[in-house]
Amino acid sequence: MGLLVKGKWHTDWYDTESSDGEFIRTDAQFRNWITPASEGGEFPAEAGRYHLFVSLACPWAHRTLIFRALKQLESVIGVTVVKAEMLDKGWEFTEDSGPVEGLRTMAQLYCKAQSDYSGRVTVPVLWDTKTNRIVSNESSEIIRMLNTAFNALTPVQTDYYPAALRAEIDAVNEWVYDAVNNGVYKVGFATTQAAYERHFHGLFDALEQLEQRLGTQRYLAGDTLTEADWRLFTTLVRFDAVYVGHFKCNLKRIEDYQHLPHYLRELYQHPGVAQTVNFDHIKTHYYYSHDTINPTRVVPLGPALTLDGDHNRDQLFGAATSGGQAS
Ligand SMILES: N[C@@H](CCC(=O)N[C@@H](CS)C(=O)NCC(=O)O)C(=O)O
Repeated sequence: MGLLVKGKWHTDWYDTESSDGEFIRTDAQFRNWITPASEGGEFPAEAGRYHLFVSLACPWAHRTLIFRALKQLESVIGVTVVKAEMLDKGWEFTEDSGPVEGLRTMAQLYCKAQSDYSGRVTVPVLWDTKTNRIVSNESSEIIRMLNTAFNALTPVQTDYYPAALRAEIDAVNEWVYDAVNNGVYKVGFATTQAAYERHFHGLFDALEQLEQRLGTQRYLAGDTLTEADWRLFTTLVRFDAVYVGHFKCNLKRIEDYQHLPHYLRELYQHPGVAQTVNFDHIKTHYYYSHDTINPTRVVPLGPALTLDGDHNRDQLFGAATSGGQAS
């Protein structure tokens, strides 16, 4: 774990001393947008031009892989997967660093885009092979681009952020991000009892609300599967395998709820999605990389998961609708 200061790598764990034991996530710095080719713009959607750098362990990067699969953009946007563990050099490549050859670390990729970059070196990164620039390193914005900007290059026109549901999706995203997606990190990276307890209660209150909501409606924004569900999914699918143990989020497992496990199984079994989930990378990354939390680096073998098992969502809610139609 480390960060770049004016293009130089510094080995540093998150500083929680200046924030009373709280983990505070910093904002992503590359925030450009890909637009449909018909609209012009600095980054027009083109086949083969853009490339994703991801970790299969990372829930934020996972969102982008899911959208690439849902929108069948595999032949339009390439992917490079970094090593599971993140140690002193940060994210490292296997022998394959993708379209920018010869790189050993993600920090080198950031420096190639901006030689004096200061900040954390995070995944996912959406890279422009034409200009050697980072289009975006913010997953919530990358999935919006994948949702619509490449529609001329894919047969899948499903819209996971349909205009009619945007207010609802935005509202759900806001509290799910704070209490659940980022919530598990605030619990797991807390270095004081008080900070841990505060976020622990916030997380499990939110899971209870989600449990209630998903007991009366099929998806987070009603009967339509949307972006909000995929954003929640990447945290839920990691929960029993790593957050319960490694991050001490252990009031309940997802498996212990009535509705959440069925909802999770339905999303996991959605065409193309299971192939984006890699528990070897997920468990190895968390248990191996955070040596302040797990200094022995022993990676647990369990738990046995039931993601392929039956779910009752069709029985409860009838046939599913996937996203809205693109306008
Ligand atoms: N806001 C970013 C967050 C990405 C992020 O924090 N990724 C983590 C991996 S799960 C990372 O790369 N951390 C490295 C670090 O903070 O140094 C997004 O959603 O894309």
